[in-house]
Amino acid sequence: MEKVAVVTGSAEGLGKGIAHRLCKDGFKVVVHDINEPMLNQTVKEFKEEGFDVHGVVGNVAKREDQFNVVKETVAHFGRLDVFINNAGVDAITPFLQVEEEELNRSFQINVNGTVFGTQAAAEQFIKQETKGKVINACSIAGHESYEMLSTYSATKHAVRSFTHSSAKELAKHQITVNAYCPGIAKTRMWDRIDEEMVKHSDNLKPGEAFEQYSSAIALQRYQTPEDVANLVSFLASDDADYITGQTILTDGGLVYR
Ligand SMILES: NC(=O)c1ccc[n+]([C@@H]2O[C@H](COP(=O)([O-])OP(=O)(O)OC[C@H]3O[C@@H](n4cnc5c(N)ncnc54)[C@H](O)[C@@H]3O)[C@@H](O)[C@H]2O)c1
Ligand SMILES: CC(=O)[C@H](C)O
Repeated sequence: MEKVAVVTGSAEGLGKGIAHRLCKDGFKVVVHDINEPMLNQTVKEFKEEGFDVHGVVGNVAKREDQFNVVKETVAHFGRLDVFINNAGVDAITPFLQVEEEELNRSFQINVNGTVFGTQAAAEQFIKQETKGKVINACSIAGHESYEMLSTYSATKHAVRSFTHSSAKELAKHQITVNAYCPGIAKTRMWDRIDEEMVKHSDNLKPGEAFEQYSSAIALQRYQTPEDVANLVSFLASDDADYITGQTILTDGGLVYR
């Protein structure tokens, strides 16, 4: 029986890399995103490669959208086995200038979205009476707190905490909850982080913030979506059945915990 996975925020970036890898691993995959044109393009590309995918538009910050993506998944593929709370947004602001709007948007997407996604997936796993896996996007910023990234780091610390507590509560249903914690990956998220860090600095030129952060990586290269997908592929597999409540760093040697 082919397993079914949902990857939120998978029209581009790390989510797209994860969705692609799960397709190669033999999953039927729901590709999900708030950006409909980009989602349609990604679904088209995956179908051209012969993968069994279905696109669902949604905003993870809305509880009803998160329950809807599970409903549509079951309507289309008949079941759900793995739910990946990947969608997330950055926020780059000096701490003294952080405003209510940034806090609300970041927490609504990164934290509320993860909570709603986990609730929706767990409800379906319990209804199916099957084991299930929830896998969350955390970050090095869920283990370490960075300057200019105070709001973002706080959201990722919250994701780490919810990974622990939901894992404890859901274990009796044979549902595992884990998280991947990437380091510095060159997606559009880091293009924006670099751009904003340069704006707020007197001496950084475009590309230099990314270079500075990347230069601290022990393995001496920045991360690719494939690096992240390698860990997620394992966490989504039966080989990870006995692992729960873990927030695993994949950062090339940057944060040591
Ligand atoms: N890029 C990195 O270096 C890095 C490092 C650590 C953790 N992460 C985390 O990995 C995840 C993916 O990051 P990325 O670099 O691919 O980001 P990205 O910005 O490149 O891509 C994010 C995707 O999520 C979608 N999205 C944004 N808000 C959404 C919403 N409300 N509902 C549904 N979809 C939404 C976007 O349209 C986009 O397709 C995020 O949670 C991020 O915090 C990234
Ligand atoms: C974007 C992210 O989570 C780290 C700081 O690279």
